[in-house]
Amino acid sequence: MSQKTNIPLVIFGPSGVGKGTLIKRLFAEFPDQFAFSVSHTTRLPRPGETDGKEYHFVTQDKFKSLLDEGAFIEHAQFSTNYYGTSIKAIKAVQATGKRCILDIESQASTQGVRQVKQTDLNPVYVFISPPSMTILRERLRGRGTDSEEAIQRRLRIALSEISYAKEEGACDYIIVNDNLDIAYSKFRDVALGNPIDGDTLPPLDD
Ligand SMILES: Nc1ncnc2c1ncn2[C@@H]1O[C@H](COP(=O)(O)OP(=O)(O)OP(=O)(O)O)[C@@H](O)[C@H]1O
Repeated sequence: MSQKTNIPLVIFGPSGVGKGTLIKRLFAEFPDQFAFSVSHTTRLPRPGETDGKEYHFVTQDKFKSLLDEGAFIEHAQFSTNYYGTSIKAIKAVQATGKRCILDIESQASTQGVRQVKQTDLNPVYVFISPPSMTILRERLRGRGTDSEEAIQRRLRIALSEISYAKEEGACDYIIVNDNLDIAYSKFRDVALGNPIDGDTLPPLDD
């Protein structure tokens, strides 16, 4: 693996834009070249989950001590649970020769990205944009995983994520996920370390 593709790749963008879909396709095409890092969480394991596989399951006290030690490059709290990405977990992926993909948690992706920017990780940042807000809403509805209230909340958060992406230097690449095959081919190139012509952010004022 070249040095370029050992740099972690941060993928962020509004919930429902298709990040998971793109990453799933990448992992399916290149099972030996990419991996997620294993995050820490204070939530309890669900049936079938194994410590160190889906998550590193830790107590609130342990999480806080890791946080104080500066172990996490980003962390967030969702309801009463904490989640964090440790530098050690990213290094563990790099040690396997795979490129680490960081799918920054959608509910607070700009918060996570801002935190990562404070560290010396220096990943490549890819923002996945919807073609329009109308299409983002349709995808969230079409996915069928959220109530209408949750969809409205995700759309409000999306607006702040989009305004962050518009800031100078917020991301290295913008990929508009309109046609999935075209978006995937660009995402695949970035992931493989090939240069691409990034997209221009659509107005997203609908
Ligand atoms: N280019 C596309 N055209 C049409 N539908 C798409 C496209 N990309 C993804 N979708 C669909 O949009 C929905 C949302 O995609 P996905 O769950 O991958 O989003 P996400 O960004 O990972 O969301 P979250 O951050 O909430 O996990 C899914 O139903 C997916 O099949």
